[in-house]
Amino acid sequence: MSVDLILKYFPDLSEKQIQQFTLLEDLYKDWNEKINVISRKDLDSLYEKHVLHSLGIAKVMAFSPNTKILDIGTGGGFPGIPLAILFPESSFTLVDSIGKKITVVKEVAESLGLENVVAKHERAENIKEKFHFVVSRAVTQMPVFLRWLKGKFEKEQINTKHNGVLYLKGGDLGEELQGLKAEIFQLKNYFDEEFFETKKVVYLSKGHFNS
Ligand SMILES: C[S@@+](CC[C@H](N)C(=O)[O-])C[C@H]1O[C@@H](n2cnc3c(N)ncnc32)[C@H](O)[C@@H]1O
Repeated sequence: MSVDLILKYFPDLSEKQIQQFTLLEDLYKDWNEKINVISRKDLDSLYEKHVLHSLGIAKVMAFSPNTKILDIGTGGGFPGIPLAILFPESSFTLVDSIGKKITVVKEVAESLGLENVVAKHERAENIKEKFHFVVSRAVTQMPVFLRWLKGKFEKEQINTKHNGVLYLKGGDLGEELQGLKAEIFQLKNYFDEEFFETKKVVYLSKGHFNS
């Protein structure tokens, strides 16, 4: 599997973006040998399970220029790095509480020449800046996650959707989202691969969780 998979669903990429997406494979292979950020099994399907999955958020929301986005618990840079390649005019802050993961994110962003990425070794709870959107994948249960977001949103809306959270989730969401007005987007509606059969993007506008 290769960058062709990304082009299948995002055919309008610039040469620069194609080059950046192409570079990801070697960069993550190299870094993963030094610091394990992606399971060995998943590394073989990097473009499907990490890159395209991250870009599922882009199918739900095309960020306007100057949108500020926070990726909480980014690990090795997902979903933040693929989104930063796709939206070079938006700015991305990628945070993780584990320093060595942020080392990888910084190195990958620098190797790609991504000028719209800031990576911080910090717990989400301690981030003081404000953002239009918060993105995330596989970090914690939604009620805990939402508690971390207090005071983190900009007031002004510059996108087609109200500022809020776009969270990549799999499986059954019933209990976790009880009492919340979430909009759920099925990734199988955008991507044919079996991996996406149960995968979703959960959108919650900030007004719905009192932030
Ligand atoms: C399962 S990994 C997911 C990594 C990445 N989002 C992905 O999908 O590949 C969860 C990550 O969340 C980070 N994390 C957990 N609690 C956090 C917190 N309070 N603030 C920042 N990062 C946190 C962990 O260090 C870990 O790297």
